[in-house]
Amino acid sequence: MVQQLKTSNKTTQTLLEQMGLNEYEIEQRKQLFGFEPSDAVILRGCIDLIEAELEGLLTKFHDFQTGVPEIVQLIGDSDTMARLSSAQSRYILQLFSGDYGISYVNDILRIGMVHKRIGVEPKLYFSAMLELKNILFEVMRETLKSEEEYDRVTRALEKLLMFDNTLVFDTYIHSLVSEVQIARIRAEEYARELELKVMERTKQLEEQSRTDPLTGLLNVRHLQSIMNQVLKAAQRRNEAVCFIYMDIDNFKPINDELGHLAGDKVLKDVASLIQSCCREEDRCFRYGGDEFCILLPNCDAKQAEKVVCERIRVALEKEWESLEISMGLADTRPPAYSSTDELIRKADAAMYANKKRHKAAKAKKDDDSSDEPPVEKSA
Ligand SMILES: Nc1nc2c(ncn2[C@@H]2O[C@H](COP(=O)(O)OP(=O)(O)OP(=O)(O)O)[C@@H](O)[C@H]2O)c(=O)[nH]1
Repeated sequence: MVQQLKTSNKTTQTLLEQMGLNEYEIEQRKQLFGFEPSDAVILRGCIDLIEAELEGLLTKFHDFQTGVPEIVQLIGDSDTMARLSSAQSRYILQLFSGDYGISYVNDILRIGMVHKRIGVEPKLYFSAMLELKNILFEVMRETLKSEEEYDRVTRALEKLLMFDNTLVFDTYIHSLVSEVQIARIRAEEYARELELKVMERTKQLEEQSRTDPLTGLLNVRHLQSIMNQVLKAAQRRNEAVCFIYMDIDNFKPINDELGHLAGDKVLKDVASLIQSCCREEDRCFRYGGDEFCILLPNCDAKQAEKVVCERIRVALEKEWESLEISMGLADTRPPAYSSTDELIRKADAAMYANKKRHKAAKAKKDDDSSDEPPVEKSA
């Protein structure tokens, strides 16, 4: 984000500022090439001469450029050529302006940036600059009176052109560095987005693996680990834990007579009924098939039977005419806590004993009739 801001702030900065150039740095560069104030005076002294020769100069330069196929390809059309000639005319006059401060440097940087943007490779730019230098030197040779004067002017010009070339070269590098930075920011953003997606998907998968897809209750795969956590917490607090094992009676005939989808609906409804009869801290699981279980922290079997089991029975009776669930309870309490396996085994055994009793009672009551599918009261 901070990097993005930095990039967008570019539009409020001059090229000079972006490249960290100031008056001090500009002077340092001039010194590096031995460009003295006297050189500025020498070049300024040639301005009339250059103005007089400008047209011929530009024609020669134009001939050179239009003779290089790669340059012609880049220039493309007559309007661009006209704009280019006008820019070159300005540049040649600036070379002899005698003022090579901040504003001059900023113009040179812009020239470099424009060339980079339109795709002029450094080799083309610098070959054109070499040609311009040759043309300028030729004009000096033809017009300056003495060899000594020619030497002074061409030496000063050479230094200034070198100064300009390094500035243009820097704009190419600066632009490439910016491109790399932008690519890096994009790559980082992409990586961040990818990371978020992976995190989201991982969370979804974790959630899916925790829950039973049909009923939305907790999955039996997590029963052992959740029971261990709950038992450990109970031991720390000296609390009882109760485990209820439940199995729907005569569920198979529902599937057989009403179809598997109707069976699924009963399982979903039973699951939400069980969940609705529990406290928030109770954990409801689908054990598999038509079997469910509930883990109740801070609760013993007596309380669970009186409150939770009774609530489930009442809700079942309200919802269905003949759907019954066999339940078995087991609890564990201080000081000697049972293991998770023992708790499950005890509740399972109690459930089977109750199922046996249900079946015997039903057989006695309804001796000669076969099991009938339950009818939903609201249906
Ligand atoms: N619709 C549906 N049926 C299932 C699913 N999982 C298991 N079953 C069925 O549930 C039935 C359970 O049958 P049993 O274990 O014999 O249970 P029951 O018919 O309730 O018999 P008792 O428990 O002895 O009263 C089987 O017919 C399974 O095919 C499920 O996800 N959806």
